[in-house]
Amino acid sequence: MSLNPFSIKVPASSANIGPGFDVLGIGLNLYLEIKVEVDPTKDTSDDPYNAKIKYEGDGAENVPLDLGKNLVTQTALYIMRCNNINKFPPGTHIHVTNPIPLGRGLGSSGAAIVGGIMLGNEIGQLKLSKERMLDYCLLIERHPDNIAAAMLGGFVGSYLNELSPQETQDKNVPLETILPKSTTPKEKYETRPPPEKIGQYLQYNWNKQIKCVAIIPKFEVKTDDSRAVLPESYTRPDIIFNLQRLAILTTALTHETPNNKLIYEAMKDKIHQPYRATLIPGLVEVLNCVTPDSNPGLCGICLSGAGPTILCLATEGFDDIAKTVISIFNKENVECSWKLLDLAYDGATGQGKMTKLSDTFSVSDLQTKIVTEDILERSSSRPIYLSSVEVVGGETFSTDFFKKLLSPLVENSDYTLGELITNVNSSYSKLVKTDVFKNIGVSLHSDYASKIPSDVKVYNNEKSIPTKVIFDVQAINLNTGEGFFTFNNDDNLNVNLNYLNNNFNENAELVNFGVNYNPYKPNEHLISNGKFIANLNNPSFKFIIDLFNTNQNNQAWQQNMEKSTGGLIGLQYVNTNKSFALLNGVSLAKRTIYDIGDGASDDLKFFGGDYLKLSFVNQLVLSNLTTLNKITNNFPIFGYKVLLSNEISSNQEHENPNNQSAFLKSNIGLNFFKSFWDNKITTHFFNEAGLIYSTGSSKNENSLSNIHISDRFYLGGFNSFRGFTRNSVNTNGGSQFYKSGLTVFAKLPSFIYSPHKISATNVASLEDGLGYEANPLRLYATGLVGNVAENLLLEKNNGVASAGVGLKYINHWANFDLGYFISRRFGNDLSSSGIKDGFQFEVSIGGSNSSL
Ligand SMILES: Nc1ncnc2c1ncn2[C@@H]1O[C@H](COP(=O)(O)OP(=O)(O)OP(=O)(O)O)[C@@H](O)[C@H]1O
Ligand SMILES: N[C@@H](CCO)C(=O)O
Repeated sequence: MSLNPFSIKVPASSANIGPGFDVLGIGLNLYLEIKVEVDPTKDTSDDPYNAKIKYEGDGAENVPLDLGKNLVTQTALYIMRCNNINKFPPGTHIHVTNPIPLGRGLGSSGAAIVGGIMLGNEIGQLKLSKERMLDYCLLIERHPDNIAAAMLGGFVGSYLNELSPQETQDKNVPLETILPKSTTPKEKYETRPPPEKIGQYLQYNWNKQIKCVAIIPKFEVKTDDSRAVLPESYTRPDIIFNLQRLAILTTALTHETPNNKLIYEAMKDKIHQPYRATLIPGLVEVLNCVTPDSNPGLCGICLSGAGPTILCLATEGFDDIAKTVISIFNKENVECSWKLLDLAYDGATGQGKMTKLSDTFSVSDLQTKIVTEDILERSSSRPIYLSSVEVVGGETFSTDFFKKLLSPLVENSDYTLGELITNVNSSYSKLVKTDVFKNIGVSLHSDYASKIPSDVKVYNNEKSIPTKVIFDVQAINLNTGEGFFTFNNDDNLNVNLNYLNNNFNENAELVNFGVNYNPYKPNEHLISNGKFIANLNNPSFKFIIDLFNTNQNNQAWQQNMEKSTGGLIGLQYVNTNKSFALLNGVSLAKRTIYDIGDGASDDLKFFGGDYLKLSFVNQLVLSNLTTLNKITNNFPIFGYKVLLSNEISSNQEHENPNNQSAFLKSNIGLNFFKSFWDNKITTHFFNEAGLIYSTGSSKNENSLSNIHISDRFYLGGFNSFRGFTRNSVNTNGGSQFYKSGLTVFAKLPSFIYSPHKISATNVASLEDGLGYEANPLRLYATGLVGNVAENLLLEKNNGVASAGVGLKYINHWANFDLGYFISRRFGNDLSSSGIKDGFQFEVSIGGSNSSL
């Protein structure tokens, strides 16, 4: 997919508005514009970040054009780095046009930062919401007033949330790690995304008769310098003075007929303006002498942001107001220019290939979209008559399915714009959570063709606007099948077949059947499973039925056969971004061990026959992974995955119901991935541990013997502990285990293997999962230690360790892994039983249509 061309527009802003120091801001219709073109024929490879920047407008002589020093690109590189992207695509040309005067109190830095974050968001196709992008902005400009107004537009109030001590620490990392200086060591560059929800923002209404006169003195005051003159603490009367005015001001500016004197008084301040007067000659006289009496039409006057610009809010007499202020500054030998500005109601916007509104939108985004249709006004109390809700592209799903998701939106037709947007938002998020749509767009349209019934409410004497809501949806591939043949030197041949229907009943219910078949010793088995998942009323909650049937021939290593049949019924909660899933359920299984050979262990003989197992199961998955290939999700390169499973079980022998035991089993898996140097090196740290606590059995004193042979933990073999044969670390299994290790993957040096360079034409194949990054070849070195025992603390000297080096090929239709391993037992048991070091390999070939 080509990214070019796209553009971003970010408004100037005025912060504080008198008493709202670091709290209030307004977006102003003077726009920083960033145009981006990605044209690989225009070579940019001599730039370390692959891009060229051109700048025109205010400060053109001084603004650096070095990507690592320019505020816009430094900011873009920060958000890209946090999302594992270190460079712009080859051939990136960035053209910045900036009419916002620098360092004058009109939010030039806020606009540059918001623009940079939106640029990085688009280049990385991160699809972040405006609220999430503001978290990134807040790590750079640490007061929210300018950036919130620039991002969201209009008249905005904000506060910073109280964060946990860890989040506070993460938020306050030194600025030079976020926007590195030339002296910042590379390893100090910040790569962690910021904490979530640092700030809270609210857009107020604004009386549109009130315009902004900005009088701009011809000298700069750096925000840092202007903050340095402020005191550390204030007296109670000064704080109360500001709070009282703040409470009045936000509403006074919305009144239908502005009360000039009230606004003038409410815009006074004792927190910052008096102290900044030392940096701005004439400020005290300007603030005291320009009043609604001296200048009719003036509503209020204050210092804009950190100064030196003066912001006058006025309904008329703009020229006179500007002249009066300028004449006072002239007496101090300060020249000025001035501008008449309106509010920028839309905030920061993107055009061209910018992330589609439909992919990520917030209420404010949607409002922005609505106002583009001029008949639909912005005011959230505007009455709306909802004439219809249409879903385009959802034909394969039933009407009942949509009714459920679009409730309560469709149950009412009499709304205010604010209420309508809240309900549209709720339906949108339900549609997202069903997990069956690739894209969901939503738009509101005036529908004057429809008749408004006479009983529809009228608010503030305003007539309702007939409006229809259109959801534009595109389903994922609803029927997928996959088949893989895997061969390794442990398990021989293994066949995996899977079929999944994601729209059972035309209700976005999922039905999945699969078999795993291995006809070869020592692991002959046929495992079949079927799964059904239904979305409940709120699709964050899923109802799950998961059934299985297995037949295993363990004669070769345990001298027995085993079959089991059972299933689980459960309820799962999945959060919207799928980084958190919690499953609780009840499972019932019948297990039979038969054809037990004479040589089988006593432990195994004890569990001969039929056993019934009843469990309460609980599983928690926390994950946030970035993968090389977004579609097939193969090879995580960054992030973490934590898996915790618990079960409380009882095993009861069928023949002898008195023979039963209960146990509690927990195991946790932790995985961390981190890549360095443009993904040349990826480290994977993994840790697993488990524990079974048994209550004892009526028949056997030995605690391990109370735990059914199939419930125990085992280690060994290709997938669990390389360098050992299957389940060989402790052939009887154990009630405790741990495994811990680190693998370092490295790209092959380019003189051995050098995949073709990404160009504009194959950026597309990279995106669709077929590009060269999707077919990575990696060298790896790994080391792991672990053990399984009845009681690890008592047997702490025992354990196993292995280390290996190898080559891995990772693709969505073929994988191979060839490694050389050296394995040892340590502690009391130095035997070589179960050790299988030397060369090991696994090849897997297959196909799936899941990425279509
Ligand atoms: N478009 C831009 N490109 C590159 N750098 C910029 C851009 N806009 C602002 N800057 C940087 O930000 C600095 C100005 O930031 P500063 O916070 O001091 O003032 P301001 O944002 O204009 O005013 P205020 O924060 O009071 O509204 C400039 O000197 C420049 O270094
Ligand atoms: N609230 C900030 C705005 C300028 O960035 C200040 O007055 O310092």
